Amino acid sequence: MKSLLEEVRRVEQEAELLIRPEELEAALDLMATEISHRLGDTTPIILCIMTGGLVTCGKLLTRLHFPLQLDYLHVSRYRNQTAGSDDIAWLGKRPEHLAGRHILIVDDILDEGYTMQAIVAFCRQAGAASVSTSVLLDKASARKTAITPDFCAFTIPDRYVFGYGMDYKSFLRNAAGIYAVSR
Ligand SMILES: O=P(O)(O)OC[C@H]1O[C@H](OP(=O)(O)OP(=O)(O)O)[C@H](O)[C@@H]1O
Ligand SMILES: Nc1nc2[nH]cnc2c(=O)[nH]1
Repeated sequence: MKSLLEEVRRVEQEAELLIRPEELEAALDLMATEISHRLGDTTPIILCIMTGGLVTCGKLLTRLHFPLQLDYLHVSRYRNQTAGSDDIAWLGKRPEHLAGRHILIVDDILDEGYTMQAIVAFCRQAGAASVSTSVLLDKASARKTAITPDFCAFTIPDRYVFGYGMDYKSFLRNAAGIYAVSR
């Protein structure tokens, strides 16, 4: 643990700030307006993807002023590492009562796309009336699947990022901006 903490401190010190907190807040305002226009009369279920989606989803929720319900799904493909594994671990309970409902999936980042692809498939199999996807960050140049987000705040370069819910080896989720790990 001691050497991991030393590594985390070094990564934090050497990281490059990509997006400032006030830019994130402004972008969430815009994203919330767009979501409200498109989904505001559908009484959607907002599906927060834990753990990384926690901050984005929480900050988005308080900007949505229409009837909605909140649920969550806990999946992990990176398992607190900086590269994804071949399989997605489904942790905890899976949401029920999705049949016939409009679903908005909210996550922090769309990278290679395998995680979102699997969650969209799960919602469709559960009989959702529609499935929309919303991410704070789109690492479009790293994509290995055909998925594109319906709502997205920023497109970022192919760098490993942390902050605003996103981790570096399970730490630094509490950083207020978006930081890229130094190369
Ligand atoms: O597009 P992909 O390459 O599949 O990666 C995107 C996923 O990776 C992260 O989750 P992670 O597995 O790290 O779990 P976490 O949310 O607990 O950090 C992130 O929160 C997305 O859900
Ligand atoms: N923390 C973090 N998780 C990810 N999951 C997929 N890409 C990333 C990334 O750049 N940072």
